Amino acid sequence: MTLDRPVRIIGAPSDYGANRRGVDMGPSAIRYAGLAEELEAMGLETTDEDDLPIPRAETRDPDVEQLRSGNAKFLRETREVCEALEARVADAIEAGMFPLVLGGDHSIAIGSLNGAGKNADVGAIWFDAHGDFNTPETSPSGNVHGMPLAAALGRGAFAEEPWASENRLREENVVYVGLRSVDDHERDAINASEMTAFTMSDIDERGIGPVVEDALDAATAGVDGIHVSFDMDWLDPNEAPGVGTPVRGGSSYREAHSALELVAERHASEGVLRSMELVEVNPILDSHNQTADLAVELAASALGKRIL
Ligand SMILES: NC(=[NH2+])NCCC[C@H](N)C(=O)O
Ligand SMILES: [Mn+2]
Ligand SMILES: [Mn+2]
Repeated sequence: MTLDRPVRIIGAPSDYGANRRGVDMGPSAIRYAGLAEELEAMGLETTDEDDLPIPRAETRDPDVEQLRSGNAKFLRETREVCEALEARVADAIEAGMFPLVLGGDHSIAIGSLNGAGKNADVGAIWFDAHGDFNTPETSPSGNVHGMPLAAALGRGAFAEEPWASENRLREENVVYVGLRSVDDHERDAINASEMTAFTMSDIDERGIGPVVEDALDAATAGVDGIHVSFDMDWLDPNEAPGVGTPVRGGSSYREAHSALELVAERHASEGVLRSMELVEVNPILDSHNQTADLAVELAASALGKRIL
């Protein structure tokens, strides 16, 4: 049941897209929590590349770049990071490996999605408290980690090259699971889009199993594979305190394992997984590396670890 290909860990310690420092230490914290050791213990061949080289934010000018009418901080830097990440993800897939990307804030998903969707039609499952579907025109914060899905789908100011580059991410195969914090403009944009959105209320009513099965059906229909984007703030802050934008009422520890076990099972039967990322771990805000430990456990479940 474990994943059918070697794993390549790719660290993307960017915090250009977040309001708070600290997520740049996410890859270190997740490695320290024993990610590679855990995957190897599962029998997975695992390589761990050097992190992407990312200059510290203090050495750069946030330069609220006026892209059309909007605002977004560190856009130029974010674009550089995401172009480099796109190449790494695409290379890993081409080499027959499974890219497991460690953030960093969620803006790095632009690179992951562009890489995963480079030569294939792809869907995505977005486990997140947030919609991350703002554009520079609608963002209340100017933080690009609230915009990666809009960027990868070429919305608003991101219609300009090379944000969505040539990715073949299909909007109708993008699926949210567990949304609970959405800005007003974002709500309108999500409702008007072709994406599918399951909120925490859907999980309350139906249970995690049926929701994730439906999400997998919608994400995988007619595509070559899917990218799983996992924002640690999807979990309740009691479980995952080490995140920059915590929101009450998130998924439980068991729901998170269960969701990712279902992803692994679908992969075992249909070979759907193409790439995954774990983002928004902020060790400064964490308690004894609890959130990074949890990220390791959840990666293992997604890649096929079982209790028995
Ligand atoms: N990846 C995240 N943690 N995103 C939080 C986004 C928060 C808010 N919606 C914003 O756009 O600023
Ligand atoms: Mn997010
Ligand atoms: Mn989030």
